Amino acid sequence: MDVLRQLRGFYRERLNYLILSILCLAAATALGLVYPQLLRKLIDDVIKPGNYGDVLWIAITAVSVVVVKALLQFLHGFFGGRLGNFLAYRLRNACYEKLQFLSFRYYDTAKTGDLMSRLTGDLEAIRNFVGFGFAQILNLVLMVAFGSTMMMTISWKLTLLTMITIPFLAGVALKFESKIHPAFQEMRQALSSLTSAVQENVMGVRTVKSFAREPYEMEKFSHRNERYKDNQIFAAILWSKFFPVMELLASISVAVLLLAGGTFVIKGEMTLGELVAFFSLIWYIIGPMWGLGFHINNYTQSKASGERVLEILNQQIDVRDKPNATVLDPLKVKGFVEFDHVTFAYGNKMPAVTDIDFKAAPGSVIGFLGGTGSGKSTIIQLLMRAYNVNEGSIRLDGQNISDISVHSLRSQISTVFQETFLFSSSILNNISYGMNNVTMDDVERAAKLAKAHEFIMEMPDGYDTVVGERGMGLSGGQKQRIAIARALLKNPKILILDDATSAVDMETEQEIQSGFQEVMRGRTTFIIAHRISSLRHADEILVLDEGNVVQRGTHKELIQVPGPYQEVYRIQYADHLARATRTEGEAESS
Ligand SMILES: Nc1ncnc2c1ncn2[C@@H]1O[C@H](COP(=O)(O)OP(=O)(O)OP(=O)(O)O)[C@@H](O)[C@H]1O
Repeated sequence: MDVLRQLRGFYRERLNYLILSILCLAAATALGLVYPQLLRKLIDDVIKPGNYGDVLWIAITAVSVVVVKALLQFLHGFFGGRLGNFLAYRLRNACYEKLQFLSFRYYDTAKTGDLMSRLTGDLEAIRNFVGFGFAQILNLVLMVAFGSTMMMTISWKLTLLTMITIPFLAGVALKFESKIHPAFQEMRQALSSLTSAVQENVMGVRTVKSFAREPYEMEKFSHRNERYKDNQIFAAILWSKFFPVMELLASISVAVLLLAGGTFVIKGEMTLGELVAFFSLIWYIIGPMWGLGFHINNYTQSKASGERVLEILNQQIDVRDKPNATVLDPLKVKGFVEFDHVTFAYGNKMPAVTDIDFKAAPGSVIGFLGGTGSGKSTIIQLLMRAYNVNEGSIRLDGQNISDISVHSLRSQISTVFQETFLFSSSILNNISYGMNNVTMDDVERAAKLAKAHEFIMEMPDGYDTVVGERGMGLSGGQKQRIAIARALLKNPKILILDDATSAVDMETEQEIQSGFQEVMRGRTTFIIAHRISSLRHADEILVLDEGNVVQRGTHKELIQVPGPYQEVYRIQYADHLARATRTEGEAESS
C-alpha cells in the first residue's frame, strides 16, 4: 500500500470517486444478503404455513433488490473506471513530462522497450487496481464479514462446522497465487523477448538480409516462441488444477452443511428456511474465495508496476536549472564560449575528456579533429549542458553555463548531429521543428542554404511529403541536409556541426560548406569533422587524442609541424600531394 500512498498525489483530486466506488460496492454486497433472508421467509413464513398472499411481495422485493444492486454495481464501475482512467491519464502525462526533462545520463542506460512497457502495461495494471482491484479486495473482506455474521445469527454451531474448509480454501487460493504469479511474470518476460526479436528484426532488416541471416533469425524467434508457448501451457495447467480443487473443498463444506444442517432441522434446532438461507450464504462466502488469488495477484502486479512507474517519476534530474538561473536575452547573446580546464567522465569510467581549455570568440570557427572515441562529441555535449562537468567550467559570454537556464542556453545552440533523426511527419514540420512563427519563405531559405530545396521540390508533395519512421525513403545525405536546414532555421548564436557532412559526397560537402560560410557569419561555430577539408577555414583547430588536446592551431600552422594533423592531412591529400610533387619534378627537369 506504500506505492498507493506515494501515488496519492495523482488521484487525490478524485478521492471522492474512490470513496463512492467503494460505498456502492459495499452497498451492493450488503444487498446480496437480502436473498438468503427472502428464501428463509419464503419457506418458513409463506410455503410452510400456506400463506401465499405474501409471495407477490417477496417477488417484488427480490426484483427491487436486483434492480438496486445492478444500479449500485453500475455506479461502482462508473466511479472506479473514472478514477482509474483519471489516475492513468495523470501518470502518463507525468511520466512523459519527466522523460522530457531527464538528462542524457538517464538515456545512456535506458532501454526503449522497457520504457514503453512502463508507460503502457504497468500503467494499465495500476489503472485496474486503483479503479477496481482495491475495491474488490475490500469487498471480499466485507462479504466474508457480512456473510459469516449472518450465518452466526442463524446457527453458530453450523457456522463453525462449515467454516472448517474456509482456511483450506484460502490456503489453496494463496498457494495458487504464489505459483501463478511467477508463471505470469515469466510469461511476460517471454512475450517481451518475443516482441523485441520482432522489433529488432524489422529495424535491422537490411543487416539481416545482407548477411543472409534469415535462417538464424527464424531459429532465434522459434526458440523464443517456444518458450512463450511452454509458459502459456504451464499457466493453463495451473488454472485447470485450481478450479477442481476449489470446487472439491467447497463441496466438502456443502456436504458438512447437508449432513449436520439436515440433522439440526430434523431435530428441530433450526428451520428448513434457515438451512436453505444458510446454504446460499455458504456460496456467498465461497464465491469470493475463488477470486482471492486473482485479487492478490492483481495487487502484487500493480505494486510492482507502481514501483516501476515511480522509479521514472522519482528519477533525479542531474542537469537542472538553479533556483535563480539566468534567462538569456537572445538579442544580447554574443556567443563568446570559454572552456576553462574542463574534465569530464561518464559515470565511474575514465575521463572522456581531460583539461580541455580554449576560447572561442564570437563569430569564430573552432574545429575538432581526432580518432574515434577521442572525445570530440563529448566536448560538444558538455557545451549543450547535456552533462555537468566534473572539473573546470564552461562559460558563455563570461557566465558559467551552469548558472544559465538550460532551456535558454539550448535555445542559442543549433546542432546538426552525426546521425539524423527525422520525425514521422512532413518535411516542412521536420525543418521547422520546435519553431513558432516561421514563414514558408524562412523554411525555403534555410533549405536552399542546406542544399535541400531542390530534392525536396522533386518529391511528390514537396515540403508536405511525409517522411516515415527514421526518415525512411530518404538517403543518408538527404536526411542530413534536412537536419542542416532545421539547424539553420533556428538562427542560433552558436552552431555545432557534429560530423554534419559525413554522409554527403565531397562535392555536396563543398556546396554545403560554402552555404555554411554564409550562415556561420556572426555565429560561433564548432565543427567536428573527419575530413580536413571541413576544417581548413577554422580559426583554431584542436586535435584530440584519448580526451586530451594534443595539437592546436590553424590549418596552415598545423600542416607545417609533424604530428597527427599532418599525418591525417598526408593520408587524405595523398593523391593531391603526389600530383603536386610530380608537377614540381617535371618543372625542375624541364
Ligand atoms: N553516453 C556515454 N556513456 C559512456 N561512455 C561514453 C558515452 N559517450 C561516449 N562515451 C565514451 O567517451 C569517450 C569519448 O567519446 P566521444 O563520443 O566523445 O568520441 P568522439 O571523438 O566523438 O568519437 P566519434 O568520432 O566516434 O564520434 C569514448 O571512450 C566513448 O566510449
